[in-house]
Amino acid sequence: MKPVLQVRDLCRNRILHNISFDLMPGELLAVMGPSGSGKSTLLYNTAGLDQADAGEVRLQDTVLTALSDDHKARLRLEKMGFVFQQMNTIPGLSLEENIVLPGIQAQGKRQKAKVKEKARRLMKELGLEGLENRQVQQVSGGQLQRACICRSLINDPVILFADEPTGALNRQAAQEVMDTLVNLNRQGMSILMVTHDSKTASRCDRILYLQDGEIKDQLYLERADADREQRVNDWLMQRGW
Ligand SMILES: Nc1ncnc2c1ncn2[C@@H]1O[C@H](COP(=O)(O)OP(=O)(O)OP(=O)(O)O)[C@@H](O)[C@H]1O
Repeated sequence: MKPVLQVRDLCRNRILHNISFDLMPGELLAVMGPSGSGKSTLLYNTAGLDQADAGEVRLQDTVLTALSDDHKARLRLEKMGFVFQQMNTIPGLSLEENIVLPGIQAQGKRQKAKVKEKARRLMKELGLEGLENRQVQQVSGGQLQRACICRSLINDPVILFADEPTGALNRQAAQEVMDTLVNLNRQGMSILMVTHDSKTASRCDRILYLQDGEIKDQLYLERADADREQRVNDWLMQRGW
């Protein structure tokens, strides 16, 4: 099986040093590490949101690091989904309008009916039916983050990038959002996620441990392992977490 994402010797001025890893199709991969270790920078550089100084990122058959900024932006719109802690929704627009927006951007106004139908289907799947016309400030944090996940899926991406997707949420909402991401992953979505939270990370297939801009270690987790949260906590503790 070919990786969906291949990162080789990625460097970012004094922040990232020769980062290499693969993300396999259908893998849920977490990046953990101390504050300031470069986790977000790694995510942004991998997605081409920031210009790496050296190294290569390949998304399926496309070498992302060789593309112009415009090309990268198009690829992000069509092939990548993003879920951030600060949700970047547009106030004054309904949940549905927020979700539809990148769909129209990618597919054109003529496809509006199709995109709308897709948005409604996603909202239903993610438990947001009936909230289509709510303004972003009229829903809970968990509902809003799930709407952001719908938005990230509107163009059928091949990969999701998530930066602290549960970071701004209370425990219950965090669990709902993580359930949603795990569900998507079980349906085949490849996900690269930065998190501080060991409970969140313990639901992933693998964890990379980043320190001083280098991948120092990784931990594989079995889906059937009932003690995975404990394993993650022990592993983190051994690394001085
Ligand atoms: N645009 C930037 N310009 C210069 N330095 C930056 C920039 N963004 C981040 N840094 C620095 O790079 C280092 C890594 O930051 P980054 O946000 O990637 O770490 P992180 O591991 O995600 O941290 P946290 O867990 O606190 O979010 C930090 O020292 C930070 O101050």
